[in-house]
Amino acid sequence: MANPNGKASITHVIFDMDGLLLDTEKFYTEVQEIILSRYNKTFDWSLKAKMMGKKAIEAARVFVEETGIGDSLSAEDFLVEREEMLRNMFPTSELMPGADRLVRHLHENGIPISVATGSHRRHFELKTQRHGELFSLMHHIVLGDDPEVKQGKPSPDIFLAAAKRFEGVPVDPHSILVFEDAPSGVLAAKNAGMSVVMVPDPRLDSSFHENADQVLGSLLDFNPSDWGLPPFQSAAC
Ligand SMILES: O=P(O)(O)OC[C@H](O)CO
Ligand SMILES: [Mg+2]
Repeated sequence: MANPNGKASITHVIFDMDGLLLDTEKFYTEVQEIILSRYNKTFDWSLKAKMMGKKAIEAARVFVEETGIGDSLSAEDFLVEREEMLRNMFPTSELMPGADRLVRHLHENGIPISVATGSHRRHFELKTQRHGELFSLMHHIVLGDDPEVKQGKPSPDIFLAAAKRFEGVPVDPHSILVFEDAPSGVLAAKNAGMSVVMVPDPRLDSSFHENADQVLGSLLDFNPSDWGLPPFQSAAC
């Protein structure tokens, strides 16, 4: 069913995590820049676009292949190399603007919410160390190393697994709204038959916006009424 504004009427919401709820994409960017500089190469946003949102090993393969360093550094060794740096950065993770307000608003209004992140358990724990209370409002959380997630985004696996775990009768994918920052994540949600609000980094090429149903500069700009969801009671500050 559609709203008068032509958008699907939403009953359930699934959030991406890295770069959407948490400002963690910058850590991956920084570490990748450091590693590439050793090979006298630079990291750019066309490569970033191909990596973000994916499972670690899938993103690592893209990294070594696209940069041409695969003969010197395997995808597996790249993951080992970046691990120590990331482990020190992740506990400092901060929320993206508007994430706290939107999650609390949906929870307070009884909209079932969940998280579907390509991040695996160990990294998830580090990233959410300071945000346990907010993440406890999620009905469930599906991680990249979940056995049901055979393939990472853009495969629909993770969003279909998240949809199945809501309580009650099976939820029609058309009633689910996904929030994503990554091109692969937007595609994964569309492949799962869901609607997607994309909140991309401004450095991402705008050609990646076209698969999303709505593109916002920030979660602060989200208007729940566009999707038949309860409106905010006060303006964002
Ligand atoms: O954007 P997410 O939450 O699916 O995370 C994916 C990787 O961990 C980072 O790109
Ligand atoms: Mg993301």
